[in-house]
Amino acid sequence: MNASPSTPQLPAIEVRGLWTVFGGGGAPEFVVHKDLDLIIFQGEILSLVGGSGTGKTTLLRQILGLEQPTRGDILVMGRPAQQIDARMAASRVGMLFQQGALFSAFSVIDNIAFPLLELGRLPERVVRDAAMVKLQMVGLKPGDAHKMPADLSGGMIKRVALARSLIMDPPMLFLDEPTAGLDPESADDFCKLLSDLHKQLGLTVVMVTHDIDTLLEISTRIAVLADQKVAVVGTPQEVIATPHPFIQRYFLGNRGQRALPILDQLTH
Ligand SMILES: Nc1ncnc2c1ncn2[C@@H]1O[C@H](COP(=O)(O)OP(=O)(O)OP(=O)(O)O)[C@@H](O)[C@H]1O
Repeated sequence: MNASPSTPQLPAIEVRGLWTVFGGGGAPEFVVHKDLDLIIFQGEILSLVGGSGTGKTTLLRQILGLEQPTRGDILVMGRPAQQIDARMAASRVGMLFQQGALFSAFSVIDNIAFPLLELGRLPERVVRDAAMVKLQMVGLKPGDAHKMPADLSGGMIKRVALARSLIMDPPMLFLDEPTAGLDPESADDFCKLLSDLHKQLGLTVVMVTHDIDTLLEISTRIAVLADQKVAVVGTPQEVIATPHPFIQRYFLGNRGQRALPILDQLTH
């Protein structure tokens, strides 16, 4: 489950001295991140957790270059995040957002092919073949290719969105609440798929999730945002053993009870 100790620890993303302050100009200032540091290594599945409003989504958007921090540095594969334009970001980072809706008027295969077709660098036939490979990679069948989004289950929609985010073969995948809205069984299946793809493709995965089962099962490390910074970062075992009040409430409170068997496996 976790990266072996011999895995070389090369940074994929470095966040140093990050400050995010909203408001100002008359409105009261609101500090979301205060001198936050975080290193995400190549090939890991790092999950960001924290209470509502602790700045998880904002941090993800800053790493993607979609928002500018107030102060601090963010390097993505050694380059400042601000220098990565949208097109380059798409080829470097696959993104699966919670509202990663499909185009309802496009078939499954057209949805998957869309980012690569839009780029206009490859003939349509080649793009469609690539989309078929991705379709099967996420566990869908060739017969699903011409279905329309309205005919798909929630789990299938997530798989199509995932295939679309992988169409450019990005080395990194960002997921915001990937299992939101799925029933427990579909969430487990999706989790297993993510874990398999991570191994198979050697992806660096950064994920925001409130789903404790997902967190514990597939994260190589968990970073806990609290007190305006990364309060704790470590393997799931290390994090749950930390006596931080948020961690104790989060993992060992009611919501964590369902995950107790997984906690048990991790600690014994
Ligand atoms: N552009 C903005 N202007 C002002 N405030 C903002 C802006 N973007 C985010 N915020 C505020 O910053 C805080 C952090 O937001 P963010 O969405 O990153 O939190 P989060 O940890 O992802 O929360 P949740 O778990 O509820 O999704 C929130 O209080 C939010 O209202």
